[in-house]
Amino acid sequence: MALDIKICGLKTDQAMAAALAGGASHVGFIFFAKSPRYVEPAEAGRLREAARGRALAVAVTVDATDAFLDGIVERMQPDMLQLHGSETPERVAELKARYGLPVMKALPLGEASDLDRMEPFIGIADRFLFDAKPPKGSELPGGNGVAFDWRILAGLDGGVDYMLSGGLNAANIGDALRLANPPGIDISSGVESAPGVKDPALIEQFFRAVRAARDDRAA
Ligand SMILES: O=C(O)c1ccccc1NCC(=O)[C@H](O)[C@H](O)COP(=O)(O)O
Repeated sequence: MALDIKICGLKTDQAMAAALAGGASHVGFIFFAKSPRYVEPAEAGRLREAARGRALAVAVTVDATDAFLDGIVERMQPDMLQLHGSETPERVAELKARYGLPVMKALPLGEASDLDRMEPFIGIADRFLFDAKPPKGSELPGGNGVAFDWRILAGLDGGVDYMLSGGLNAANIGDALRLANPPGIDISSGVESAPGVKDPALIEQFFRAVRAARDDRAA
């Protein structure tokens, strides 16, 4: 089975080059002002050019207004929107219609019953991104480097298309793949040397770890 890999929170040409060289299927840009990964829409538009035809460019927003999203869509030309706030199913449907773009809805998970949150979005969101709940005191809804218990995904219906995210890194990706067998994975702080600073060597190391884990499972 193919595995989608999203490297999120890109801000530099070097990080983008490492993500593409490793074989990322998705590259993410953060449009949340409080994030150390925030990037201006026009700069994201410049960076995303390298990904055209190679990886899908994802605009990550949090309860964004139409006006803010209009600017992002115009300047960055994303292939996909990731909604990482408390957007309702109605809002997801509205934005899909407004921009004609697929939407990945992020949902925070802590325990198996949190998967019930997915139900109202089925048939509306194109994909889910399952992330850990932010730790107390964090101002960020995502990008906290915190993992949840991946075993709660193991019983999911095979028809649910999602990315597993939250606290992934080169050391734990093998366990995550083994326990949840996800169709996609997403990583941000696990390939950073400091908050918001992507490290091309860590990106390369992460892809190596993913390949090694998949080779082990195929053997
Ligand atoms: O990364 C951020 O700073 C961020 C801020 C606000 C909303 C979402 C954000 N990140 C979204 C992502 O898709 C991250 O890759 C995901 O939460 C996993 O992050 P990490 O645990 O650091 O790998």
